[in-house]
Amino acid sequence: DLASDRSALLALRSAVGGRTLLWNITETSPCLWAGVICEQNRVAVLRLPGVALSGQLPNGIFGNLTRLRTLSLRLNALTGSPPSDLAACVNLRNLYLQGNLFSGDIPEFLFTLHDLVRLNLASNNFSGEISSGFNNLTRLKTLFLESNSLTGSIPPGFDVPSLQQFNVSNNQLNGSVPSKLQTFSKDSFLGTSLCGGPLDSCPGNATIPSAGGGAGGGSNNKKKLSGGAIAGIAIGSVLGFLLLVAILILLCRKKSSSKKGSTVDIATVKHPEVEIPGEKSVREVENGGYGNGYSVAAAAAAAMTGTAKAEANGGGAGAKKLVFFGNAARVFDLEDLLRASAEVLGKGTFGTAYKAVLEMGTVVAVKRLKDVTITEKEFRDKIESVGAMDHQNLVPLRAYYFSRDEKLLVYDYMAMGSLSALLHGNKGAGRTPLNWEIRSAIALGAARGIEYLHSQGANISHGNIKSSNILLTKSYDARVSDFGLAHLVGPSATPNRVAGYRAPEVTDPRKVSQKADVYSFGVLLLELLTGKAPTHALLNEEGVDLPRWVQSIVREEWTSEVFDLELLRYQSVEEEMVQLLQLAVDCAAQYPDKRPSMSEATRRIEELCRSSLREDQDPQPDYINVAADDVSSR
Ligand SMILES: Nc1ncnc2c1ncn2[C@@H]1O[C@H](COP(=O)(O)OP(=O)(O)OP(=O)(O)O)[C@@H](O)[C@H]1O
Repeated sequence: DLASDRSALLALRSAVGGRTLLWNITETSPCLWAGVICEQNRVAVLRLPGVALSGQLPNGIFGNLTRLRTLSLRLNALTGSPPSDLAACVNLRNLYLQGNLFSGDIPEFLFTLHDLVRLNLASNNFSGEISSGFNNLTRLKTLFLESNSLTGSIPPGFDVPSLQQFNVSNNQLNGSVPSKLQTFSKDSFLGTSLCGGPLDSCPGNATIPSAGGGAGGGSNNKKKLSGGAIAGIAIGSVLGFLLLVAILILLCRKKSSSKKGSTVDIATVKHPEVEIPGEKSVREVENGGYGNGYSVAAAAAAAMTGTAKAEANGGGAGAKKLVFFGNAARVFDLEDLLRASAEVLGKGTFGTAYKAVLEMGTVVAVKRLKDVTITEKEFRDKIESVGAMDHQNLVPLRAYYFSRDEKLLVYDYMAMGSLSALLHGNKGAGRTPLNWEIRSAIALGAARGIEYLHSQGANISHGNIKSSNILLTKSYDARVSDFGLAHLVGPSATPNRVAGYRAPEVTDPRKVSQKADVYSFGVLLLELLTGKAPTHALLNEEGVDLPRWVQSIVREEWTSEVFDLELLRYQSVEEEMVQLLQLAVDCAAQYPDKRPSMSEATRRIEELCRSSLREDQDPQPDYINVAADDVSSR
């Protein structure tokens, strides 16, 4: 019961001490002590990272903490073997012992903890071999064993079925990487003598030696290429050459087609705001024979060379202008825009977005709106107020164009694309991992942008907050886009895709309150923390009902289960991650009154960003940044 949990914690304190005297024990309930979380009146989580615990953990402590689900003792100076009575903690899911001075074999009792999901023994002095006992841990997703003194080879039958994260770098391991581990990248095996899989092939295997790698290979005949290999290389070279030629031809074609486009002579156009008949132009762009992508605007310009050009000069009856917001921004005109080379960025609820590179090098994003049902006057009034919005966390709307058949919006181009693409797009190698610093800064930027929108009036909301509308600059600054558009389009453009973000009380997608924006922002935060995309319920697509999923896990005290694996590497900020998770859950509350305002949400994110900054300066940094010497000098 709780009393025996309490005495176990006191026994722990007297056995391994602590830099600060752990806990204010005048509080009788251990559930109120720092680092302790209870569940159903038992200790379920014990987190004591970096508090200078030292010496050996005796048996007789953890045997009592039988309800423990998470134990974190990382970044201390604990020695000896982890106590075997930890085996009594059969509910243990997360065990973080990295960054200590533990030694001896990897304890066998670990293999009986069948609920283990995350196990981190990195940066200790564990020795001996890696056993296939890990195969028993069918739920294990994370196994970190790097920077120990492990020897021998990994058993060929090593097969932990749920494993998603694995690292054995910096150990004296040799032999070949077992087949089930070959899906992990090189990074998982650096600083070892392992071979095969993602690493250099093992000596004795009949493969082509890599350049310079022959030296250690020994006998001469190994360096000789087999007939098959020679044939392979020959065929490969020919194919490569053909591909190169094909690319060159394509490039030349593209050049000449954009030349065609530039026959629209800018010198004949005197006005800074070019007038053209609205009916021509970008329509041909999309349907034109130039394919989906390159030089779409060039196609439009080409289409204009005949009648349109004449009309452009004369200014036809239906003449329309590109209207700019602000003064300084008028650096290009519609002609430039149509002549720009463009590519499709994606289709959204309100139309298609293009990236357009103007001749003078300016890059803009152009959105072609569809289904605009309001009158021209209404449109101009509404878009003027959108263009007047000015905040560093909003994507600036630079200009617009309105004619009967075309409605274009011109925005600054955001080089890093959308948060959605960043989170769910290419997860392959070479991608910058989204660490806590970037994610929390994105959360803050997005919050500030939305807060600004809300500050413009009690009934002004964004109406379509989601990760594809959070765009990122080169330096990963977050900018909110697509604001104010929900009011421009007709009901036919009901955004299905928004379903996972939509607050339960919203029935009309054009009537989204500020509190409903807060809900969507909450879902966005959950997405940022979990790396999971919310469901597109109406489309019956894959995904999860993020708020419900997270709530069920948080209720079960599985908190660290929810975080994106990429984030779990930054455990020194777990506290802040949990705070942001709490905010996300608060924002996604079912009842609007229970949700915080956007400015309160912003304040809370500012506060937790400040405290993770403070932790950065803490003399106990994250274990991955700690040199082994640092740890052992304590
Ligand atoms: N200013 C911009 N800079 C860079 N990329 C952009 C810009 N605006 C939009 N995009 C990209 O174009 C794609 C399509 O955008 P668009 O806003 O039309 O649709 P969406 O955001 O997917 O959906 P919705 O229209 O419902 O907001 C987005 O995924 C986004 O990455």
